[in-house]
Amino acid sequence: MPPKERRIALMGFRSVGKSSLTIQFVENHFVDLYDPTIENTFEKTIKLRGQEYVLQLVDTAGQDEYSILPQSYFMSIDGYVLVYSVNSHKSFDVVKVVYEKLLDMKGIIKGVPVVLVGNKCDLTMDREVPVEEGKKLASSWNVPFQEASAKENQSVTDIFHQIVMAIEKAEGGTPEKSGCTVS
Ligand SMILES: Nc1nc2c(ncn2[C@@H]2O[C@H](COP(=O)(O)OP(=O)(O)OP(=O)(O)O)[C@@H](O)[C@H]2O)c(=O)[nH]1
Repeated sequence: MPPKERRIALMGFRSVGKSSLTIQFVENHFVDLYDPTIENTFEKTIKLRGQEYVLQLVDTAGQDEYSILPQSYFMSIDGYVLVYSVNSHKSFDVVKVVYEKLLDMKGIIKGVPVVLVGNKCDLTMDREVPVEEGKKLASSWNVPFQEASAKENQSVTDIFHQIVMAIEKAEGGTPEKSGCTVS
């Protein structure tokens, strides 16, 4: 089977760890310093269930509730990783707004491939968003949910496997189970 190309955007509030998750996944290291992103695209080829995928990962500039999302975030993007950080309730609120905007722009209520990610789960002492809240939100959207830590490389690969599977599912191609921790 020829490789399938998939374009995936990471979106969410500033400083939630979109770049860190992407860099941990693509380059296997953690960047401690904070360097706000304008927009970067990374590429990684993975093999999942016998199929090769060439992933283009669009690491977007952080959004807030007032951001007007550029048209390029809707065109030619196959799936979205929506990220908040568990130590910021504000980022949790922003991810809800971003999701609503995506649905508005995509013009379909169901079937936008999304994975909801609560990053920085290593920051146990600073947690503001309980895991249950994340789970509840994801289940209200009917999408997979994953807490992760780019810093400790926890569940980072799972996130990208889950979004690839969600895209396959939306295209009617694949079984629901991904073998990853999906709530
Ligand atoms: N403790 C902890 N810190 C993290 C984690 N992920 C990212 N950070 C830190 O959080 C800060 C912001 O990370 P970035 O990856 O730049 O965040 P971003 O969402 O890409 O930020 P923007 O480019 O502004 O949208 C950096 O100082 C990272 O080192 C994590 O899992 N745990």
